[in-house]
Amino acid sequence: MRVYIGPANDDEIIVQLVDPYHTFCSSTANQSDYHRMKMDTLLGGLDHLDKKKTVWVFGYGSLMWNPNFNFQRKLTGHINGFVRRFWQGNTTHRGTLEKPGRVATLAKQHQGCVWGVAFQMVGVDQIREGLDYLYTREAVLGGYEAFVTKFHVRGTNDLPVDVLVFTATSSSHLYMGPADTNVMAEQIFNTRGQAGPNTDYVTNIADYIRKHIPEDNDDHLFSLDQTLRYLITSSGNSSASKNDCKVSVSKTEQEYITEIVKHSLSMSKAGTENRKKYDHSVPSEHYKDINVDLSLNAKSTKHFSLTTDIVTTEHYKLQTAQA
Ligand SMILES: N[C@@H](CCC(=O)N[C@@H](CS)C(=O)NCC(=O)O)C(=O)O
Repeated sequence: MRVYIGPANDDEIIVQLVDPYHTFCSSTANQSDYHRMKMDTLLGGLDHLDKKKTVWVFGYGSLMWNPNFNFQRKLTGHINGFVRRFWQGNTTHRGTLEKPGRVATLAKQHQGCVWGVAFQMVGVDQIREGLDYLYTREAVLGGYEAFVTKFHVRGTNDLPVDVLVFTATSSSHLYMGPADTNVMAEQIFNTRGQAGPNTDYVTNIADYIRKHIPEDNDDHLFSLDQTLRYLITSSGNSSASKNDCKVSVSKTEQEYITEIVKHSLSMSKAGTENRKKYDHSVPSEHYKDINVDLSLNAKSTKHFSLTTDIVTTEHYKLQTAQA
């Protein structure tokens, strides 16, 4: 096991865990021993550092809205070469052994980009406390691994910062891998863990990104979020998540939209791609107008987006019988 602590570059520590995870785990030692050893070695390597040193940690999932460790400051920005994917299983915070949840991890992708938040810990005490917490939360409980990459701060041309990132690959015993959005949404909608519904986990990330990082157009995240909000609305199960749909479509609008969808379905008998823009004002005590943008395709899934005068635009995915 070797931990490389690079030269004190601009008062930052360049900490690289160079031990290849998979070679260690192929041995008889179990994973928590491995993580403890990694963390001890990493922290042990920090002892000689003076108080000025800092370590940056990048959050792209729950760390963004729930870091739960002490830090000096935080910056918004992105890392390159990856994409955010809900492919890591979870049996503690957001799932159980019987019904694992899905949480965010990173998948390598050429020219990929993941937006998030970098948290700066300063001084050996804050670093030790923070990394000890993160290794338990992320590595031991979450099955994540740490690596170092470059973080590009939003709105500056400064040199990128070296950040510690926690991610999970197929080498994790909790890894669930890719699945159709509807399949993932059903899995997520139907499980909860010690930290609450798995649905909240996804909608909290989507809400955070919409509010704080509008540059991030993560289709994987937002299509999952939209499908989950549709499940919440259509099941009327407000207990599934404390973040029920921000836009509750009243009966009037629901009937109205149903009429539009029926009309559109009748028009899509040819089954060809048929995009219709319906601009209608629907007087309602809640909304001044509703724009329903229907894109119909032969795959029997109908999308329509509901834009109201309220902040968010909600997209609904309507599964219908073969038109
Ligand atoms: N490493 C990712 C994901 C971290 C994450 O979401 N971890 C989960 C699973 S262990 C967690 O801590 N969840 C807390 C919660 O669900 O409230 C990040 O940088 O944000």
